[in-house]
Amino acid sequence: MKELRLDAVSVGRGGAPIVRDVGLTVPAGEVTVLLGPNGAGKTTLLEAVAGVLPITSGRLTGDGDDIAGLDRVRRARRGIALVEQGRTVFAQLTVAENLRAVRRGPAADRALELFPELRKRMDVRAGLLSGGEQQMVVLARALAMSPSVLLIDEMSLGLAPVIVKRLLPAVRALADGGVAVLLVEQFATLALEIADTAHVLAGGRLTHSGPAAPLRKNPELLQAAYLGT
Ligand SMILES: Nc1ncnc2c1ncn2[C@@H]1O[C@H](COP(=O)(O)OP(=O)(O)OP(=O)(O)O)[C@@H](O)[C@H]1O
Repeated sequence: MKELRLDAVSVGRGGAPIVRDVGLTVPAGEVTVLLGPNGAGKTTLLEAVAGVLPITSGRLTGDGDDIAGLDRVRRARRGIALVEQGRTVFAQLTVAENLRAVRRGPAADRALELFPELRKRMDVRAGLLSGGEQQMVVLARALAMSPSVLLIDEMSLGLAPVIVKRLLPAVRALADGGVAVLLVEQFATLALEIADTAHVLAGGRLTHSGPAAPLRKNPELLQAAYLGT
């Protein structure tokens, strides 16, 4: 898939509207960052793209084809991978088993090239790794599926900025390799450093969309978007 596209997408939870009228594109080879305050609806939007939640209106397309009608498994087969919030490693399995649980072969090996430090940890139980290493396993596992669209939900939750600074360049490298990345990230400044395009979601609506560079240089602009002004 070369481009994921949302047109006027709305999503609800339990009948309550959460995300309204969101339009954005996620092109291959780019990092598109989705920023916004807690409770803005970022997770809700990613889950709707991955097929965890249905959209209530709007259009969701991949290279022009409707994907809103596909269930989660079919979307995964179309190349859409979701890295969920909260570092979901199989704690009792070793790093090698965590990766093999998804797929063996060249894609899994390539995933490891991104995080060479994991090679020394292959026989360690994933539950014993540091938070940053666990997040590397989660990312490597998603990559082993060779996704064309990667949706990443707050991978830095609970991690120190120094570790986030190690992980984000790997995300950039993935995009440079041709993946379309949609990144939800609480460390806005760090995320903007690797992003091409930025969207800010506040109160369920997009309050800013544009290239990442101006937001990087102008924190007031970012702040205004967070406040929805
Ligand atoms: N399972 C759920 N059932 C009902 N409402 C929910 C559920 N999960 C989240 N919400 C509500 O949906 C709204 C959006 O939440 P969401 O998690 O999508 O926001 P977010 O921008 O990802 O925030 P955060 O950064 O805190 O994760 C919030 O008001 C939240 O209370």
